[in-house]
Amino acid sequence: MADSVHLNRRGVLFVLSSPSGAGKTTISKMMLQQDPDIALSISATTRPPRPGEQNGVDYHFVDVDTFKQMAADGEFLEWAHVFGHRYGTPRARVEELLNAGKDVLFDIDWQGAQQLYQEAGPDVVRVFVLPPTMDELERRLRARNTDSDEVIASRMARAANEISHWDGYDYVLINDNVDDCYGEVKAILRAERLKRRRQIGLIGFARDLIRSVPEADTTI
Ligand SMILES: Nc1nc2c(ncn2[C@@H]2O[C@H](COP(=O)(O)OP(=O)(O)O)[C@@H](O)[C@H]2O)c(=O)[nH]1
Ligand SMILES: Nc1ncnc2c1ncn2[C@@H]1O[C@H](COP(=O)(O)OP(=O)(O)O)[C@@H](O)[C@H]1O
Repeated sequence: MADSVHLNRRGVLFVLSSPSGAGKTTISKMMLQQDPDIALSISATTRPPRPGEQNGVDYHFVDVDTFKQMAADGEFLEWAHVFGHRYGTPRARVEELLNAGKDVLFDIDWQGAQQLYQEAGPDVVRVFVLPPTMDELERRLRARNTDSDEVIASRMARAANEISHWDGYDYVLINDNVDDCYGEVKAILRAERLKRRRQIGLIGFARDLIRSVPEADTTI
């Protein structure tokens, strides 16, 4: 039996965006737990940690001066103001992960998705997650039990604006049942990994297949 064939491929930069509370963190965690080939880009943020969030795991929690210095030093692939705080994607980790042959997951907003696309073009896959209804969105924000009424109100007020950017994405999913939605996300990632342009070794592999036939007619 022949050895199994393994072709290197270009990493996928997988962006998940949604209005706050629609479920992107839940879906991200499912992906990271179940798929060893994708790792999270850990953003830096000036917002305070929520209960249960760990520095260096969920975010790098930094003060405004540190964030500004990081931005001035070119440490971010992209950054943006969201909900009155700064959020940015550190470049170094993304490069390390891609060099190690991993795909990278980004939980970033539409501004980040746009900037990342400008930097990395077709390596980026942009997925937008919608809630089934706005009432359900608010229910989820309350059920999460992490934000004050005031913060929830401001997130709901921003939700319509966030949703209005849905058409800047490659895929738009409705997160009604979370397992169904996760299944859709997995299908997208699988298909994107299989895309021809990501299979770096494919040209040589196909050429060698053709050359291995002594009488091959390659003029057709
Ligand atoms: N542009 C950009 N957006 C980010 C980054 N990190 C997080 N965000 C977005 O900032 C928004 C607020 O995130 P967060 O405060 O964790 O609340 P969440 O909406 O409940 O996840 C979400 O839309 C995130 O996707 C980043 O590095 N860059
Ligand atoms: N399909 C779903 N049905 C019901 N609750 C959900 C669903 N998806 C996520 N949730 C819950 O909604 C809340 C907000 O989800 P979260 O993943 O934190 O959203 P986001 O990261 O988009 O702000 C969490 O308490 C989560 O458990």
